[in-house]
Amino acid sequence: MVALKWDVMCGNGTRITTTNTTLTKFSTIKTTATTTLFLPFTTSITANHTASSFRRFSTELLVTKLPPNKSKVLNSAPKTSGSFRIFNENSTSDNNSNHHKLSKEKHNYYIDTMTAAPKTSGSFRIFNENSTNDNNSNHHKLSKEKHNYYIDTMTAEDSPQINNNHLHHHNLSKENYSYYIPRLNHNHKLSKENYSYYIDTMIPEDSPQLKVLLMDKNARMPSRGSGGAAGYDLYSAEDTKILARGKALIKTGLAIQVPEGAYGRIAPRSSLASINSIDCGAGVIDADYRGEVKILLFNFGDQDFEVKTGDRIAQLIVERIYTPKIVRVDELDDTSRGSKGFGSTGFR
Ligand SMILES: O=c1ccn([C@H]2C[C@H](O)[C@@H](COP(=O)(O)OP(=O)(O)OP(=O)(O)O)O2)c(=O)[nH]1
Repeated sequence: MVALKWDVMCGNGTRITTTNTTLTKFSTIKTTATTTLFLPFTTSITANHTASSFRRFSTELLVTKLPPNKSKVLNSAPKTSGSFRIFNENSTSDNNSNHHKLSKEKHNYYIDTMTAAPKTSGSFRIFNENSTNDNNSNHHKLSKEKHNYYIDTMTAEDSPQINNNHLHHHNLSKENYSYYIPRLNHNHKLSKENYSYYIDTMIPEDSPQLKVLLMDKNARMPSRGSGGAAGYDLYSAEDTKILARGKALIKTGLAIQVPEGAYGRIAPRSSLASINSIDCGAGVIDADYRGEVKILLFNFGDQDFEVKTGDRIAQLIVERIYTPKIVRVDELDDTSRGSKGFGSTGFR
């Protein structure tokens, strides 16, 4: 809970206040007419209570969202500009939730930087160094270090972390969750077959589907090697050989249908690439393609490379895509990078 000072007017006209504490379940608070209530952002206080009824309370009871006309924030948090969205007293939207999760320090810093560019919420426009708009001046005066810090403040405190391997299991159905949890500690002891089943349970029930049609007796279902693996390994449906410095188009015996808004990308397996100099070419599987998926492999090595039926030869990554309408324009939005690239930010 973020502890910030708020003066709150209840729907019944009572001004509710607390002592200098963060609300916790069953806290005792002073309820004079002049004290200050600590509330999380975007929450408000329930109406129709007299001040004395707040002597003992639970946060669940007290801190509830109200329609805008039922409560009024008299004074917003310090250092805010009136136009800044999160302090819009009429807003019941959760759009600002990212901001609400910032630490107090980051919050203040963030607010300061926003003074120069209200309502931009991190669009590239505020970084436009070529702009003559004064809104950008504060930002441009930041040192490089502060600039980086500023950029970081735009990421919510609780945004997903790169090493969070267990995100998925929170989305599991109760049944699958029960299956998943007991196996957390001993999944290494599972047979390969059970391990695959275990990995599958980590995919939420309602996740989009990758439909797979086995067209050949040698075809095998794509499989993932671990719960966090991005790619589904693809298996060869034939014995073949890729000559040194040559290439081959290899059968998988599969046809697939990726979810709407996605395409399939065939990517190399790092082991084959690094050990055997086997790389993948082509690799775009269109959402409307219903033919057999084939894998184009290049052998950049000096040795012929044998492929056996059932070998994992590449991986399929299902990627979301945009298919935007193409619009011809005379100019593009400015950015601070502009046309700089190819190492313009240096190498260290
Ligand atoms: O590595 C690959 C690349 C493509 N395909 C299949 C799926 C894809 O949807 C289709 C067409 O591929 P792409 O559009 O890349 O090829 P193209 O040369 O543009 O052919 P087309 O004119 O048929 O679209 O071929 C594969 O099986 N493996």
